[in-house]
Amino acid sequence: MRHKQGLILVNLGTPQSPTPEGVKAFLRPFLSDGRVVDLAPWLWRPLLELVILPRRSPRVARNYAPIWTPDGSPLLAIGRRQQAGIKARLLQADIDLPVCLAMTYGEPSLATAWQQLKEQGVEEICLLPLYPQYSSTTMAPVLDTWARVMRREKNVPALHLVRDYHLAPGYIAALANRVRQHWQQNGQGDCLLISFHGIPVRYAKEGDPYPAQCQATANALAQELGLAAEQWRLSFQSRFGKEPWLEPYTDETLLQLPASGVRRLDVICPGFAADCLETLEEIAEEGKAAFLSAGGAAYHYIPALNDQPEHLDLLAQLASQALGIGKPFAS
Ligand SMILES: C=CC1=C(C)c2cc3[nH]c(cc4nc(cc5[nH]c(cc1n2)c(C)c5CCC(=O)O)C(CCC(=O)O)=C4C)c(C)c3C=C
Ligand SMILES: [Fe+2]
Ligand SMILES: [Fe+2]
Repeated sequence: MRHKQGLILVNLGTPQSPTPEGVKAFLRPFLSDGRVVDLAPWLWRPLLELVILPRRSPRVARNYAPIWTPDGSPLLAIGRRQQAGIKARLLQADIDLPVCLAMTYGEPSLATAWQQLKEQGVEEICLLPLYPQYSSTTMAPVLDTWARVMRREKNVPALHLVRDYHLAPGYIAALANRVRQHWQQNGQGDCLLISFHGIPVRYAKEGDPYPAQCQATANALAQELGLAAEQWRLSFQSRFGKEPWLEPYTDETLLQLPASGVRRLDVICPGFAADCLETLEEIAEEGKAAFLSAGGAAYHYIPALNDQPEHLDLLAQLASQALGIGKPFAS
């Protein structure tokens, strides 16, 4: 007999309010995860509690305030639209699947999502982390958190996991169409900067395949767009702490590009399935100010795939393939 199936979309986590307390409540569990910051707990915990959280939370709260929406943080608001959109697209294909949204850290939690699905009789789950590129700092904690939720469970459901989709044809096509649409509306810049969230270099040396997957996505996107080598760049953003992260750094690249002849720049962040602080504030605002201050003439941030129909089709397709329902979706 076939089990009743359910889908959980998972993203990182986000504050409940753009206040120092809201940011602190989000950052504490996130930055306490040894997958994210792998320093010895005896050293890191006091540093986190006494220095990082008190200093960082008010500053980051000020950054969230201007991008906050009536439905909460952009990551949550867009996540809710993705959840509803995927549910609707699956229904159009005659697939009546319960769809939940959960965060690895904070609310809405994976525990709550599982409780809701369990109450509907679900015994087979697809976890779809909204990270196109695998990283030990993002995708692996989804599994850790899921395993903790399951420790309280007598009847553990079957599990299908979308580990990554960095080269899925529908993903590359959706990114390329997003860029083309942007060019049609705004004109094409001299260069396309393809910026991914960074991780410490050390994690990559210890086996995290994330940088190779970012490179593969960027190559495939540039190829799909027919860009020559000098028409695009790859960089890594959102550095945290003192140790070396993946290079080239986005902030340094933005300051260098005008001197190398790039006057008009387009920027896309393919690693973010939904716009959030790291794209709307760091790239669209801070990045623009940096590029223009270094002599750039025009700067355009190309929004994430968010709840674009093509993106919803892709996510619905990834989930249905993982669950073995496998009906093709138009894209
Ligand atoms: C401390 C180290 C961090 C690692 C490693 C890291 C990896 C990583 N993060 C994302 C996606 C997101 N990160 C977001 C916010 C964010 N990330 C870090 C730190 C690390 N991230 C911090 C401290 C923060 C909070 C903001 C800040 O204090 O600067 C978000 C946005 C959440 C939101 O509410 O908008 C996302 C999404 C990826 C993809 C990744 C590695 C591949
Ligand atoms: Fe991050
Ligand atoms: Fe940041």
